[in-house]
Formats: sequence, C-alpha cells, structure tokens
Amino acid sequence: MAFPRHFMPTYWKNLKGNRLINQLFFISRTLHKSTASKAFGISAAGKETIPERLITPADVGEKTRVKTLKEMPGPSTLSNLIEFFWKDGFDRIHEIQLDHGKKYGKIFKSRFGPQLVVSIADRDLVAEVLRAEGAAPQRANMEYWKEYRDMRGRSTGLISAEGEDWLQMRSVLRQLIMRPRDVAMFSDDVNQVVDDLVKRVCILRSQEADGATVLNVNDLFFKYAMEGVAAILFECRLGCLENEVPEDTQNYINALHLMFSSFKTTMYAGAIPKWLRSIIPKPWEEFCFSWDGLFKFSVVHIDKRFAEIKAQLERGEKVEGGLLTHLLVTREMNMEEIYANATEMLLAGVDTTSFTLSWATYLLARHPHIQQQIFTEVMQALGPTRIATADDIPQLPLIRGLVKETLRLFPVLPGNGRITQDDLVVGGYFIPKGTQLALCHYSTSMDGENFVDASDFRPDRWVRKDNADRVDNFGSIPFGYGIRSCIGRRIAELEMHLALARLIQRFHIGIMPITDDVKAKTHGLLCPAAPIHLQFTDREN
Ligand code: HEM
Repeated sequence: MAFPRHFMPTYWKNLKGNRLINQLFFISRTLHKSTASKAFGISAAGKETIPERLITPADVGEKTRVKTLKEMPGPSTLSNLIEFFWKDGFDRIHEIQLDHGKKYGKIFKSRFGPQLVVSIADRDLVAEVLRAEGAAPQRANMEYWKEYRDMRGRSTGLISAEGEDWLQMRSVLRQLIMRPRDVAMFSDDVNQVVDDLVKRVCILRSQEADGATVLNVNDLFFKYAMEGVAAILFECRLGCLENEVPEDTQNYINALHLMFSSFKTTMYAGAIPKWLRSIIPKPWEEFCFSWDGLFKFSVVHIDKRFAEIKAQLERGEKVEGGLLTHLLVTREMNMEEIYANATEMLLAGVDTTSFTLSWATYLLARHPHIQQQIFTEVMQALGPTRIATADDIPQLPLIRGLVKETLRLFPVLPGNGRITQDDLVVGGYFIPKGTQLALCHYSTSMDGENFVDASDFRPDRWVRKDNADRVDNFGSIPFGYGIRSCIGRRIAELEMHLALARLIQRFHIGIMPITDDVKAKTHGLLCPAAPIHLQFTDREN
C-alpha cells in the first residue's frame, strides 16, 4: 500500500532521518555494552570514577576482593516459602522488600526453589545496573507469555518480546510515542474522555444519598484509563464511561479482570512446570483464556480501522489518523505485531494508570491543604473554566509533582526484573551472566537517604526551586529507566495530568468517613487494599 503523503502528520515527517539516528543509537548502545558495561566507569551521580575492568571469579582472592554469590546474605528457601505461601507474602511483596533490605542490607539474594534472585535495594546500585544495560535488556520470567503466543500463532509485543524482535518493534514505537511532544497530538482525544469522566462523576454522586460520594473510585478510573488508552491505541471510543457498557467492551473488561484479579492463578501459570499442568490445569487454562479474550478484542478493533482505511484509499480519500493509522499504513510492523503490541499496551496501560489516579485523589483528599495549593496553581494557570491541554502542563508543576509523588509513595510496579546479559560486579559481588535481578523500586522510594521525610506526601519536593533540595535521582523511577523503560509513559502522564487538572479545577475532593486509612497491597501491581470512597463537591467559582 502506498503511503499517502498528505497523511503524514508533521511529527512523522522525519521518520526516515530518525531511523538512521535510531540505527546509530543502537550501534552506540552496542559499543556501550561491550565497553561501558564491562567497566563501571561512571558513578550513579554521573561523575567519572576510576574505570575498573570487569572482575571475573579468577580475580576473587586477589587484591580486589570481590565476593561471590555464596557470600551474599539473604533469607533461606524455607523462610521464603513460609513468608510467601504460609503468610500470604504475595500480597506484601513491597513490605517484604523493605524488611529484607533492613535485615540483609541493600543487596541480598533469595531462593525460590531452583530460582536464585538477587535483589538490589540501593539507588546507586540500581543506577549502575540500569546504566550498564546493553542494547536489548531482558525482562525476567516472560517465557510462558511467549509460550502462549507460540501456541496460538501470535506475535510477541514489546512486553513479552526479547532480543532482535523486541529491538525492531521498540525502534518503531519509540519514535512515535516516547516524547511529550509526540503525545501532545492526543490531547483533544484525551480531553474528550476527561469530559466523560467528569459527567460520570456527576452521575455516580447523584445516585448517593449525600449527592457527593463516588464509591470505589478505582472502578471509575479503571474505565477512564481504558477509554483513554483505547482512544489512542484503537482510535475509537469504547463506551466504558457510558451507563450501558457495550457487550464486547464488557467482555474485554472481564478478560482483563481475570488476568489481574486471579493474579495468583496467572502467576502460578508461569511458576507451575509444564509437566504438572495436567494435574493442576486451572492456572494455565485461565491464563490462556484471558489472553484469548484480550487478543480477540484488539483484533476486532484493529481490523475495523484497517477496513476503514482500505475503503478510504479505494475511494481516493485522504487518510488521516493517529498511532494505529500510522502503523497500519506504513507497515513498519506486520499485522500480528500490531495486534500483539496493541494488546500488550492496552493491558499495561489500564490498571497502572487507574491505580495511580486512585492513589492521587486519595492523597489529595487526605491532605486538604496540599489540594488547596494545587487548586490555586490550577486557577492561576487556567482560571475556573479553561480546559488544560498538553501545552498547559509545563505551567502546572504541582500537577506533575502530584503524579511523581504519588508514584513514589505507591509505585505501581514496586519492583522490576532483569536477567543479566553480562557478568557483572554489583555492590562488591560477582554476579554471573544469566542471573535474575530484582530492582527494588519501592525500597529506594521509601529510603530516607534518597528522600527527606520519605513517608510524607509532598508533591512540591519535585518542583524545581533555585536553592532547594530538588529531587533528581534514581530513588524513584516508577517508569523504569533507559532503553527498556515504559513506552507508554508519556501517554499515561498525559491522561493523568489532564484528568487531575480538570478534577481539581471542578471539584473539591474529600474523603468519605467510611474510608479508613487505605493500605497498599501487591496484587501483581501495587494497589489499594480496600475500596477508596471519595466525595466530589462542586467548587464555587
Ligand atoms: C502510571 C502508569 C504506568 C506506569 C507506572 C508504568 C510503569 C512501567 C514499568 C515500570 C515498566 C517496566 C520498565 C522496565 O522494565 O524497565 C513498564 C513497561 C511497559 N509499559 Fe508501562 N507504565 C504505565 C503506563 C503505561 C501505559 C499507559 C502504556 C501503554 C499505552 C504502557 C506500556 C508499557 C509497555 C508496552 C511496556 C514494556 C516496554 C518494553 O519492554 O519495551 N505503560 N511500564
């Protein structure tokens, strides 16, 4: 299919040039891998240090004493089994991270049967590891995702792909959605979804006796996040925020809930060895069933858009659109890759964003004086009625600080996994290639050495001040860092910034007395352990 010139939005016009830059980028990453990753010559603060050559086990016992994994402290397999299976530790992975850090230090090892995991709970060591990553960092424990895709003849997407496959897809997508200015073009689409969010708040509160309460705000934000990300990924509206949710959308929501609400089941799907599946079939069956539902939904919406484009081209009409249209027209990815990426991005983009919005509004309700400061900022920038767009966000530093601070206190991914692709020395320990690392983002976020009064909610700590202790470090990296970091970060931020600016402009957000102090629990992601009920009262403007 010819690529219609008039279709190209300006931000794609330099695609060809960018590709070259991209290739150069990967060449430079490869060089970096072969030299820098073998020589930790850059400290976390970015300062040059004396370069060390990679230290191998042969060096152990020589003048630079590098310790072996055997010497690394950590809980025993038995205590881990008791912690996770007996004391329901899967719900408290974030707390266990903190406890183990206190007990064993900032680098420790854990054994889960044959699986050894090295956990790193130190900002500078996390920085060292991430800065030394090669061209295609490898995520841990994704084999069973790939197995499902192979079984069904489906492609992997960015989350599940590795190596060359991942590099190729990432190089396409990173040019389209990685910078704030790339996603600014979605501002109007997202704002239409925010309109519906505000309408939905009004409908829901009118159904309660006090005319103000929205029960379990996460249900609302789940629908907002899904509608918002789908508006970008599928270029259509799904009707999540309508009174009557369309059947196919509801089926998708059910599949998504199955994937996450039966998180333990899906996690066991990966943990249970293949040979045991005939004895314990449920986890693997449910895992496959939910993916079937998720893929089916994406295929329907993508095929629909593809048919529309085809018809437009056949009629000689101008084809205009966003991300999906670009992918379908340019064919920089094949159809299966487009299906897989849309499916995985939708999966990655809903709960993450909705939990963060739930926590952010909860924190605002719990800290009325901070809400008032942010309200004042919004009024100064926008007044009572002007709707914020992507262009206004730089003038709303406290809204950005609110999102950063929420993600520091409640990082939806409290830890991240990697498989080391080279032998490394981290924190004085020799870590052989192929070791599983757990980067403990929750621990570093809550570490008093990284953040003054770490447990306090202070969005203004992220605001650039001339002389103050501005935070700029690896202590809180909720979207990850570097080449394998979250590809949807800018989309998520746009959705959250625009929604929060509007909600704060329009409503005073209060807490329902029946909402206790809500704790976090890990359920795959870090989520509220109890429903959050909030009151939305109109601001008197
Ligand atoms: C508050 C919202 C979000 C948070 C905190 C978040 C966080 C993360 C983190 C920590 C990772 C792993 C990075 C790494 O391994 O280094 C990740 C990966 C990813 N995220 Fe997000 N995410 C969010 C929203 C989104 C959205 C809205 C999308 C899609 C539109 C998305 C798509 C992805 C994808 C596709 C990956 C895999 C990237 C790759 O492996 O190349 N995320 N995200």
